[in-house]
Order: sequence, then C-alpha cells, then structure tokens
Amino acid sequence: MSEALRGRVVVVTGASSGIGAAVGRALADAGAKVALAARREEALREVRAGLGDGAETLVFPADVTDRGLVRKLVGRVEQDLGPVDALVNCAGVMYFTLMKNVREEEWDRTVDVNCKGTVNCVGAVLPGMLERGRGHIVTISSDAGRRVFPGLAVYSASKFFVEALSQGLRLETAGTGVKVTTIQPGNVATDLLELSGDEEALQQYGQPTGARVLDPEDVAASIVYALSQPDHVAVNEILVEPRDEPV
Ligand SMILES: NC(=O)C1=CN([C@@H]2O[C@H](COP(=O)(O)OP(=O)(O)OC[C@H]3O[C@@H](n4cnc5c(N)ncnc54)[C@H](OP(=O)(O)O)[C@@H]3O)[C@@H](O)[C@H]2O)C=CC1
Ligand SMILES: CC(=O)[C@H](N)C(=O)O
Repeated sequence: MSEALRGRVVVVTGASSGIGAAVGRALADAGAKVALAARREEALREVRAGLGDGAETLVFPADVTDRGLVRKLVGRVEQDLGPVDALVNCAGVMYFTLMKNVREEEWDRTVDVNCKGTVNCVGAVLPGMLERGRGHIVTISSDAGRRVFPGLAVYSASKFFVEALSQGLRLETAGTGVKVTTIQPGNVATDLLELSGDEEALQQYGQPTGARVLDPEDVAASIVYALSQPDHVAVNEILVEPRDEPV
C-alpha cells in the first residue's frame, strides 16, 4: 500500500454510515489520522470501533448545517490531531421528489445539507490550508452532478452546485498548493434512498434496475487514489459508475 497518506490529518463528514464510513476505514488503513464527523455519535463510535487498534482518530458529532459547530470541529481536530491536510465532504441527503408534489421541506433540507453544509465545511478549512500552502478538499458529488435525473431535480441541482463550487475553488486556488476534487458516483449500496417519502416519485424513478451497484468501498478507493497522488498531480474529477448502469 502507498505510504502517501501516513500521518496525514483528514476530516471526513458523513462518516457515520455508507460512503463516509468506508472512507474513514480506508484512510485509517492507509495510516491517516482521521476525524469522523456526522450527527449520530453512537454510529460514529461504531465506525471507530471497527478501525485498527493503531488508528489515531477523533469522533466529533456535528451537524454540517451549523457553521459554528463545523468551526469547532476543525479547531478540535487541529488541537488533537494536527493541521487539516484534507477534508472529505461526504455528508449529504437525497430525496426522490416530483416537482409537482411540492415537497418543500425536503427541498430545503437538500439545499441546507448538500449546499450550505458543504460551503460551511470548505469555509472552516480553507484559510488554514492557504496559510500552510497545502491542502486537499474532496467533495462527494454524484453522476447527478453531471446530468439531471428525473425525480431528483433539487438533488441534481445541489450536486451541480457542489460541482460549480469546486470548479470555482479550483480556479481560485491554482498555484496555492490546494487541490480540489469531486467524486461522481453512480448508485452505491447505502441507506441514502431510505430518506425518500414521495412514493409517486419513488415508484416512477427510484426503482432499482437490477444491476450490481457499487459498494461504498469502491467509492472510498477512488478517494484514496485522489488523495495519494504526488504534489504536482491533481485528480480533479472521478466518475465512478456501476458497470451496467452507465450515464
Ligand atoms: N448512495 C449513492 O448511490 C450515492 C451517494 N452519493 C453521495 O454520497 C454522500 C454520502 O451518502 P451515502 O453514503 O450514500 O448515504 P448515507 O445515508 O449512508 O450517508 C449520509 C451521511 O451524511 C450524514 N449527514 C446527513 N445529514 C447531515 C448533517 N446535517 N450533518 C452532518 N452529517 C449529515 C449522515 O450522518 P448522520 O445522519 O449521522 O448525520 C451520514 O453519515 C452523499 O452526499 C450522497 O449524495 C453520491 C452518489 C451516489
Ligand atoms: C442520481 C443517483 O441516484 C445517484 N446514485 C446518487 O445517489 O447521487
């Protein structure tokens, strides 16, 4: 295994389940010091319990929509683990909704977590990275950040948002030592689909195709790849799809 991540300090949001939990495990396996953040403390502790004995980790319950709390998270990481080398934004929600069904609370939640939550996390780590002249911000976008899926208009918009945010950030930070990556997974076997309550949208657009979907570990491997490159190499985007579900 590459030694590139040994001792690196990485903050992972959405680390209590699914892709974020797999990212935490993969980074700990690669020797990184990992801060696991999400709202459910018990679930975070379970993820930490599954990491190797030698792993240097921190569990910090945080809602990414709370900007003050996100800043506290970063302060605690710096105090306990050291300056943040990388942020992996995995926190996210997805609701299948038909626009005609006007599920405003779910739309708000999508914007709050996927858009504002990501901005809050970026804002909390970026100044320190610029000061140190190094850092890496990885955001889990989606194949829905490349094309709009019916039944997922607001979700797709939130993923277009993180793509635009990341592109702008990349352009503005070129030459500063900061790298910016988006990961664009297709369907992954996680609990994400379970949030959706609009049965009509689910019936129409949210049914499995029967194809073998990705495991969270497949996505985590692409993040480890992006984070492990030499200083002069930037992996800007990774589209990772189930073989039988191409976009
Ligand atoms: N599964 C898939 O097919 C795909 C997923 N993605 C993206 O991957 C990311 C992770 O999703 P996935 O692992 O699939 O689903 P999960 O539901 O397993 O994970 C979502 C994570 O986000 C956390 N989270 C949700 N709301 C908040 C919040 N307000 N503050 C902090 N953490 C929060 C949850 O933790 P907690 O509840 O403890 O706060 C959980 O850890 C999302 O951004 C999703 O859009 C992209 C493409 C495909
Ligand atoms: C568009 C999708 O359903 C994608 N799998 C995602 O969950 O982001």
